[in-house]
Amino acid sequence: MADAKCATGKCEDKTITYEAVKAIADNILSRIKVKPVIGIICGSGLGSLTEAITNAQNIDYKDIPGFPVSTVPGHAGRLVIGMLEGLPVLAMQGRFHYYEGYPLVKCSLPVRVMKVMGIEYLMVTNAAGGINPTYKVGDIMLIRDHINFVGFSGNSPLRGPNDDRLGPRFPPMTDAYNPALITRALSVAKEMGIPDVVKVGTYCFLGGPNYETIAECKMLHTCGVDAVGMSTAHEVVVAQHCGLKVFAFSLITNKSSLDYEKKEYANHAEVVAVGKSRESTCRELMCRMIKSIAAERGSSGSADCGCTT
Ligand SMILES: O=P(O)(O)O[C@H]1O[C@H](CO)[C@@H](O)[C@H]1O
Ligand SMILES: Nc1nc2[nH]cnc2c(=O)[nH]1
Repeated sequence: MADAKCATGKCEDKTITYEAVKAIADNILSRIKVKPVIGIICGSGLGSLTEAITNAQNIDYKDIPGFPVSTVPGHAGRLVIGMLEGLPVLAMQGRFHYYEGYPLVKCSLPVRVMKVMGIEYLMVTNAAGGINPTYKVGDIMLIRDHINFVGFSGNSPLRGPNDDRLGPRFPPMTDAYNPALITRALSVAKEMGIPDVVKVGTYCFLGGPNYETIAECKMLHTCGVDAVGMSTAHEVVVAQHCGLKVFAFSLITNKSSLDYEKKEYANHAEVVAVGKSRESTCRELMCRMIKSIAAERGSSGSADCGCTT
């Protein structure tokens, strides 16, 4: 079993070869009973999105050679594989963040592993601070686009030699968040009776791990950012590079301060607690989206959503 390692031994960003990605994909496939078509990444406090998965098999990240391990509270660090709304899925309970010390190529390695396993759709969730002053804690923002501040200076998971088997050298990022899936999610929000809670907006990826200053929040607001976090964009860049269809949403776990008279003090315990308090709504949205994809593909979704608590 090959470990994930630098192709040349000289790459600052530790380029991970196609062969190393394939070895991880084959290792997982050899241990599971279904061939997943949907990949799910659970954000901070949102690990229970996996609770609706039936016939679940769990694999701890530490038991997958070459896979990183989770170090952040609220990220359990395991794969959950099974059936959801009639489709085989692979969910990550725990993602990898740049601030944990991993290079971006390693943070987003699981997305490439999903692609090589045959997965077609990626559903990404995260906890984020609400920069848009109209957003409330507990709102769900469907991500229409992102601003990848970490990537502006070339810190990209795509940096280094490009292997065309994983995607093109210069991928476009237009429609990286599948517009049809966003439209469908807005209909789903109406069906669920939560159209006021569900927004559509722009996510901004900052490196963290500190939360933002008030001046930074004011700048992000001016730049058109609606929600800010420390994840997702690098995963979506890789997903778009390798041709996965992406649906993503942010749970607004805290409001960002735009005013020195109204200071907010973000903290991770609160972020995780808000995630837990909104888990059933987030899970239902996710399940209904998967059910609609199952229907489109002609797979037999269960008669009712079965995800409500
Ligand atoms: O993006 P997720 O993993 O949901 O987590 C968000 O919450 C943490 C900060 O509280 C950061 O890791 C930020 O990115
Ligand atoms: N950067 C950042 N990440 C978050 N994750 C959850 N809330 C926040 C926030 O306010 N800022």
